[in-house]
Amino acid sequence: MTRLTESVGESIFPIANSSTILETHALTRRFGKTCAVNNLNLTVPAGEVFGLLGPNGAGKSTAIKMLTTLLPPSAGGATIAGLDIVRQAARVRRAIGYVPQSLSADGSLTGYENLLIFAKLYDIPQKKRENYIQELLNFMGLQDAAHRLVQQYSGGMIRKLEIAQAILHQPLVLFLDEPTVGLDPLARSNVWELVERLRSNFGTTVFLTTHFMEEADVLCDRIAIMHASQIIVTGTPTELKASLNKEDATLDDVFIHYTGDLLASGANYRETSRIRRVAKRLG
Ligand SMILES: Nc1ncnc2c1ncn2[C@@H]1O[C@H](COP(=O)(O)OP(=O)(O)OP(=O)(O)O)[C@@H](O)[C@H]1O
Repeated sequence: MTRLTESVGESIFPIANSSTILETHALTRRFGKTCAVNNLNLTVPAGEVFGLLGPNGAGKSTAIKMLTTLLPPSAGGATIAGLDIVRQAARVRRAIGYVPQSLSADGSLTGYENLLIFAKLYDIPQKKRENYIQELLNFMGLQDAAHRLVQQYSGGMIRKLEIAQAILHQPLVLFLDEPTVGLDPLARSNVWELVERLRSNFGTTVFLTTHFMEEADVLCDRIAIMHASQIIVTGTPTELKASLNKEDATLDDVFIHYTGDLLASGANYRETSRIRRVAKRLG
């Protein structure tokens, strides 16, 4: 694999260089007659926080599942760190971290035990495991809760643990699917601060989806708005707001402008039920 990282003092994290780290070429996924992602063309430079926004059912999760090698494309393709997501899927998985919407931490284990399992899964040498885990627990502010069962954690703590699990192997790109859904405002701003620190301290590229426009505005260097399986517009939050030619335009205005009537384009029963389940377990 092309080496895009270098050590930062004693840190376990990589620093990525400024070249393109993620690229999609007409990436497409169909489910029967439904085209969930249609002809997606994206370029993400290393170190960027990139936000994929869109109403329920727009195709964001399907795009992330393809990029994380969990779902094969129907057509087109993508590379991450120069690696093909289909032909070099195993190597792509070593280069990325993924925090799905659904629960990825085991409530019947402690935070430490969850991290230990991931350290073993990622083949982190036994000698290094303890250091890596302790460093991450400190970075996340979870050191005092390390030996408590995760079922006693708050939603915000679970999210932090899930992010810790996903970055234990020092990924170049971290995928976060709706990282703050179901969290209260304080926990949400803790996650925002964490993403900022990941980027600014370690240069981790972050690819996230969110429904929260404020979150996208605060966190993302660039945003793509997706609607009905296609990218409608891409730009920095400032560029997108300026594109409306409206004084004091917000990202909410931008979202409504490009995706139309939110109520009409909202989730169907299955999607609404899934989102509420996620919100409930983190809430
Ligand atoms: N496994 C599947 N089988 C059939 N259709 C699917 C499947 N997964 C997703 N879809 C459909 O593909 C479209 C895009 O779904 P997707 O979950 O990617 O959207 P999303 O933008 O992530 O929505 P949300 O914000 O609700 O997570 C929807 O019409 C959805 O019903």
